[in-house]
Amino acid sequence: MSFKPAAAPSFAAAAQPGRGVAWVVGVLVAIALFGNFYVYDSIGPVADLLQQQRGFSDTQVALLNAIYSLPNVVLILVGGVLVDRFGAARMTLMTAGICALGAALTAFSPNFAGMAAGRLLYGIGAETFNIATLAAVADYFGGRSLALAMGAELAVGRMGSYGADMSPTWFAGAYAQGWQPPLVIATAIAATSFAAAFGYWWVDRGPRRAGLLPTGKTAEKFQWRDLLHFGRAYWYLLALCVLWYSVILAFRSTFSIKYFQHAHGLDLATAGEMNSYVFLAAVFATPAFGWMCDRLGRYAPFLALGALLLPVALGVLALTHWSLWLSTALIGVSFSLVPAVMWPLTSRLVAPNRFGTAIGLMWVAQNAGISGANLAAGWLNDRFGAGAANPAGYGGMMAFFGAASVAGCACALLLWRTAGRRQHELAHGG
Ligand SMILES: C[C@H](NC(=O)[C@@H](N)CCCCN)C(=O)O
Repeated sequence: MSFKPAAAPSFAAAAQPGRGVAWVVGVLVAIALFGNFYVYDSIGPVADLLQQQRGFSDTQVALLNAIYSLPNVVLILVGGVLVDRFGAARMTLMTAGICALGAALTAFSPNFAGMAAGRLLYGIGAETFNIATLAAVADYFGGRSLALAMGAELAVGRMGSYGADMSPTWFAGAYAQGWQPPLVIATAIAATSFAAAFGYWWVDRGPRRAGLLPTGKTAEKFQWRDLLHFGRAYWYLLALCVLWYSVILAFRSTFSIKYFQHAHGLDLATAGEMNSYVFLAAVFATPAFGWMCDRLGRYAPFLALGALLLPVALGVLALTHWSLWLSTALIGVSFSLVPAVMWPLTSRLVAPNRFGTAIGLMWVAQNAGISGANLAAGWLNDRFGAGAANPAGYGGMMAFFGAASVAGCACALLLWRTAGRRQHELAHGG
């Protein structure tokens, strides 16, 4: 199993946009990502308010995040192909616009159906947006510290997630007025993301016209049989991606704040802060881990370590009364390490003109997993009557997340055994 297909056109060897332009694009894409991640994580902090003020069940709260993922089970593959076909900049701009509209619909809808439609629209834009931004970084930083650059971009995105969790503290006045003002703030932040995407599209026109970036002409037509050419390591990576992200996003972005409030007795602001430290750790640790992987040329062992820390953290959280700081630190390292390794590794596994498609396929499965995990967790909580009066009712959800994260860890170990030995990683360009 090669970490870089022999036939892959080596983009690193070709002429590249200058460093200055790369940095400008990097900053604009980072701002756009910040806004996008903030909006994604804006539901968790209002979950309790939505239940108190609008009578939403846990299943309905779960649906607001699950519905983000549901359309992408099909659409993201198309999104990946569109990124390869029309270029990262155009797709970033278009999808950032769709996200802003979705955020506005969520905030201003008078009923659950309207809010769900808003989250659906946001999801339709956001996942293709995420692929386009990864492709943007690969376009401008491919061949020069790619893992570090991707880690840094993700770090700024995580600041958006951190901001969303801290919003009950930062915007206490808005939260005091109810569930809606916090979502209006999220809409304003989505508009900023759109403005940054516009700036990136504007700057990108020069290098793209100069032929320094992949064009739609080099994108190969999607063929189902191509999927058979991905090696076994890619499939282990895909399975890990599904299981790990399903747990981390359904837990951290939907239920953890509520869980901390009800099962660990924290108030909303403290629960949001506790959750936010995972994202804060990721802000610094993701680029640091990316840098480390670039330097050491090792990927799979770090991926396995990151995957292992998730079930350990969930076990500590659900089965012990140890400080919440410990589980938060463990999840923080996992949340930094796994993405820091996973996406650069994917870009090494496939040719540049197939990158969007390869990620699209991973995210098809990932989105099915995330929406399934959200709905399963919401259903388990409703089924066992989880809430402030019955914290033990969260046991089913925690057992479910624990089992899925153990399965993810097994995939990471299989990936390590299959293609992650030192000789494999060094032999293919480390
Ligand atoms: C880069 C990666 N993003 C994803 O995996 C997306 N499919 C889902 C992101 C949803 C939250 N922004 C990541 O965030 O690590």
